[in-house]
Amino acid sequence: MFSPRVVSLVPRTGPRRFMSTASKLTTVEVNDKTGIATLTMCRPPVNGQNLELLLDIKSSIKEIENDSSRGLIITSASPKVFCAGLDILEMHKPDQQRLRAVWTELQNVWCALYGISMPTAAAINGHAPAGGCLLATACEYRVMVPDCRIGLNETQLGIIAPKWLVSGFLNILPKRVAERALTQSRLFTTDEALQEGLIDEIANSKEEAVEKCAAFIGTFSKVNPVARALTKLQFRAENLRQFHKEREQDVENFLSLVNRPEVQKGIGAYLEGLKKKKANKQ
Ligand SMILES: CCCCCCCCCCC/C=C/C(=O)SCCNC(=O)CCNC(=O)[C@H](O)C(C)(C)COP(=O)(O)OP(=O)(O)OC[C@H]1O[C@@H](n2cnc3c(N)ncnc32)[C@H](O)[C@@H]1OP(=O)(O)O
Repeated sequence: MFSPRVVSLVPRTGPRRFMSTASKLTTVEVNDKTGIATLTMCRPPVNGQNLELLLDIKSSIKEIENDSSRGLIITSASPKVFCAGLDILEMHKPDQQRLRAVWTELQNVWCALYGISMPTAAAINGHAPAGGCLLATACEYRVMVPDCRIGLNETQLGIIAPKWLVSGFLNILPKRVAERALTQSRLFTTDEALQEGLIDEIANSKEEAVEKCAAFIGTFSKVNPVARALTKLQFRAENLRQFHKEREQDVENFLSLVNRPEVQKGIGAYLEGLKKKKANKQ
């Protein structure tokens, strides 16, 4: 199911690149000058988080952590979408074992990204609903391109985002704004996201977004890295502790919720809506 990773190191002059995985659902490139690693999600068309993509993201994060990079930037190879969230096909008429694995791996990815000690930033080069927003809000800094949307729209699908999934969102937004956004399934435009503080900057292109993320990470160059890391983790420890306490029950909650007939009906209708949208475009 998940093949062992092939790591190929290219010369240490100029940017160093290692292709993360044999399946190439993510790539990792480390800039030799800055020591910053860029993790790019490459599952066309929309980086739908299926089991394989989630496993790949997790492995890439661990690889970056073990390589002691100076920072991590997450972005997407898709021109219009950062990440469309969970692959809805994984939740529709699901294989139970796979569904369990998908949710467990989403938890693992969040935990790895939210809890990593090095500086992190998201270059959000396209739409970032649901699981896409989860990745972005697990990072410390967000730069987004214009005319896109970001937010947690789970209620639209009849599902409820659990506490750990909302914690990154709550780190950034005032509770009142977060509550309203979640209950309304609000997807913020780039401008609204900046205004509310959900993102930190706007960039005109993916390249500029990556540069701005690198500049943010660069601001820590004169800060003691151990003190920085411990301070970050101190801020995040309570959310992580709560998550670990509840993670097994959370998997059971997810399975029972997704398997409910009315939720299956809702997910089916949502998928139909996405297909109709495509038909209308043609
Ligand atoms: C306390 C209780 C605890 C209970 C526990 C339960 C908790 C559950 C919480 C679940 C948390 C996470 C949930 C999710 O992530 S659900 C996924 C939500 N994602 C979305 O709603 C996004 C849907 N997609 C879009 O809005 C658009 O596609 C998008 C804006 C991303 C891009 O638009 P664009 O116009 O560029 O592209 P298309 O819409 O034409 O899409 C292209 C093709 O991609 C398919 N697609 C899109 N999104 C998904 C997806 N998420 N999964 C699978 N497939 C997707 C789309 O159908 C098109 O396919 P075709 O080309 O084949 O038609």
